Amino acid sequence: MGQSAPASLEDILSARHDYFESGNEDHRAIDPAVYRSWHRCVSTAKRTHESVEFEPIRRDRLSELVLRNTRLLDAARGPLSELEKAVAGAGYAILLTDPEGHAVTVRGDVEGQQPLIRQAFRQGVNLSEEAVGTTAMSCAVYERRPVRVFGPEHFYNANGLFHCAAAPIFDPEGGVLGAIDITRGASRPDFGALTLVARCASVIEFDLMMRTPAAAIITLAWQAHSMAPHADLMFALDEAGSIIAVNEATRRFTGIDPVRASFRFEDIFDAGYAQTLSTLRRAAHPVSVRLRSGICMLASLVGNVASPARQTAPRRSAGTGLRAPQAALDEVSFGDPAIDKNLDVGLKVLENGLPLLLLGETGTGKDVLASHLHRRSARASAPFVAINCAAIPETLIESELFGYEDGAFTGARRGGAAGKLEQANGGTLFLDEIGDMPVSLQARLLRVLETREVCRLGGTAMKAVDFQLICATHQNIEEATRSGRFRLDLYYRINGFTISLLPLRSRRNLRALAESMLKQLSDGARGLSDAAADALARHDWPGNARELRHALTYANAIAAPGIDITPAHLPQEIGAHMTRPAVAETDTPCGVLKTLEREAIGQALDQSNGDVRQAARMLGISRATLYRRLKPSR
Ligand SMILES: Nc1ncnc2c1ncn2[C@@H]1O[C@H](COP(=O)(O)OP(=O)(O)OP(=O)(O)O)[C@@H](O)[C@H]1O
Repeated sequence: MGQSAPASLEDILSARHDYFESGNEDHRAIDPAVYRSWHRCVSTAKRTHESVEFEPIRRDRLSELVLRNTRLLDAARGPLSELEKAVAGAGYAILLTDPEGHAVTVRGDVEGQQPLIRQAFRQGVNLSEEAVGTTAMSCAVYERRPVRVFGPEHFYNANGLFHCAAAPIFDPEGGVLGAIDITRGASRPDFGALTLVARCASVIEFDLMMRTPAAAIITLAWQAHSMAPHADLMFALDEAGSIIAVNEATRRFTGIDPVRASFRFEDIFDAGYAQTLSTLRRAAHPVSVRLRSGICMLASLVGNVASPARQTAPRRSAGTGLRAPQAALDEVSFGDPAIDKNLDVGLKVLENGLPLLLLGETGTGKDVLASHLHRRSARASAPFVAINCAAIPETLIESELFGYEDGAFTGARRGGAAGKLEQANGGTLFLDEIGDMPVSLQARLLRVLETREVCRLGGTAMKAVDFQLICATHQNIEEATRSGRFRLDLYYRINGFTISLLPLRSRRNLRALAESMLKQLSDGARGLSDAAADALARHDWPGNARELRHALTYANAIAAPGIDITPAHLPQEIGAHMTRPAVAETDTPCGVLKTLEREAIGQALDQSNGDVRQAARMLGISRATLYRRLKPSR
C-alpha cells in the first residue's frame, strides 16, 4: 500500500472481513487502490470464493502478443536482468505484463514457487482484473502508480498466497505500456519490493526516452551526485527547441504533456535553448539551470545527436511519430554480398555530393540502410533527418519540409519553425517514400535541390542549406515517371546512384542478417542454431526484414536465457517448416526416429504453450535433455 509501512497480515485479514461483511473500509490497513479494485470486482458479479483459472492465450496468438509488445520487451530486457539479480536471493518471480494484463515475459525464481503461482507465471496468461480479480499489476495500471497487493488483499480467496508489488511503465507519450511485478508465495516482510519495481519501471522509461529520436535529451536532478539519471526528470527536444517527449516524472512535475499541446524549451526554462545546449555540450559536469518557476536544478545532456551514443538514432520522422532505434553501426548486415558491395559505392557517391536512391519492397530495410550510410559518412556527427512523404497529410508536407514564418497560417507557432530541409543542414536528409510525394510539391523540392536554398512558408528570405540526400521508395518509380505521377527531372535529380534492396527471399546470406539482428536483440547473448537458420531459409518472408525481426524478437523472448535459438522458438508458421522432414533425414531409420522425436517435442511444446519445463515433464525427460534434443545434429 503506497510507500507507507505495510500493515500486518492480521490487520489486513480483519479489514478484509469488515469490508466483505459490512462494507467498511480501513485505509490504514488496505490501500484505497485495492478497495477500488474490490468494488470493481463486486460490481461485475465476482464472488471471493470462486476458483480462478490462469488461462494462457492460444499459442498461435503468443507471437502476436510478443510482436505487439516489442517496444516494451526491447526496453525492458536490460532492466529486467538487473532486477533479476537484485531479487535473486529473495525468492521472487518477475513478471512483465502488457496494459491489458497479459504476461509478456516471465523471469526470476518461477520454478521455486508454489504450483498456483507457477501456473499464473506463464507467458501469455491473462492476469487482468477481469480474469483473475485484484492484482498488483492491474491496480498499478488502473491507478498509474506503484501498488503492493499482499496476500488476502487479492480479491479471490484462492489468490491469498500471492504477495506482489507492481509498478506501471509509461511510454514517452504518456501512455501506460505495461507493468512490472515481483511476486512470491511467502508473507515475509517485503521491504523495498515496491521501491524496487518502481525503480525498475523508471529505468525502463529511461531506456524508452533514450530511444526517442530527438536532437537532445536533457535530464534534471536536484543534486549533483546522489541520483542515477533514470531517477531524474527527462526532456527530449528537437533541433528547434520544441519538447517532443518527457518521462512520467517530468509529466507529474511540470504538468506538461507534449502529446496534447506543444511546448518549447523556453516555456519551462528561464534560459534560451541554443545557449543552454551549447553550455551543456561543453560542460563536464551537470549545469545549474533555473526553471521559470524560479526553482534551480542541475541539467545534464544525456542524449544528443552530436555525441556518439546518439549518432545511430535517426530523428523523429514526421508523420510516423517515434521510431524504434536502429541497429548499431558494427552489427548491421544486409544479408547479401551484392548489397554490401553497393554500400561502399553508395558511400562514395554521397561523399561526392550525389544523391542516393534506395529501392525495395516494404520492410526490406531502406530506412536502416539510409541511417547506416549516414553513420558511416563524414557527416555522421550532424543530424540525420528523416521524413516519410507518404505518412504526412498533403496539407502539412509543405510546412514540414520548408518550415514557416511567424503567422504564416492560423496555428503557426510563435517565432515560426525550421522545416526538415533546414534541420538537415550539415547532415543527411532522408526522404522516405518519395514516390508518394504530391506532384505539386515535386517542383518546389526540385528547385531546392538545384539551388540549395530554402524559403520558409510566409517568408521571403532564402536560406542556404547543405545536406547529403538519400531518397527511398517501394514504388516502381520509372513507371511513375512514365505515367506522370513523378517528375522525370526530379527523378534524375535524386538518382545519383541506385541501391536495390532485394526481397529477403532472394538474399544470399540470410543467416548473416538473422544473426546480426539476433545479436542486437539479445545483447549478444545468443546465437542461431543451424536448424533455426534452415527454418528461416525455407520461409518466404513476405514481410521481409520487418517480419524476420518480429520472428527473432519472439524467439528471443520465449527462449530460456543463454541458449541458442532453435526452430521450436520460432513462430509456428516458420519453425513448423522443420517438422517437414528433410529428404536426406528420412532416408535412414535414424533420420525417421529423429523426425518423430522432433514431432513429439514440437507437440509437447504446443500443448504446454511453449513451457519447456512442462513439455519435458510430459515427455518424461529432463529439461536439459529436451534442449539437447532440440539442438540440430551436426
Ligand atoms: N539489416 C538490418 N538489420 C537489422 N534490422 C533490420 C535490417 N533491415 C531491416 N531491419 C528491421 O526491419 C524493419 C523494417 O526495416 P525498415 O523500416 O528499414 O524497412 P523499409 O524498407 O524502410 O520499410 P518501409 O518501406 O515499410 O518503410 C525494422 O524493424 C528494421 O529494424
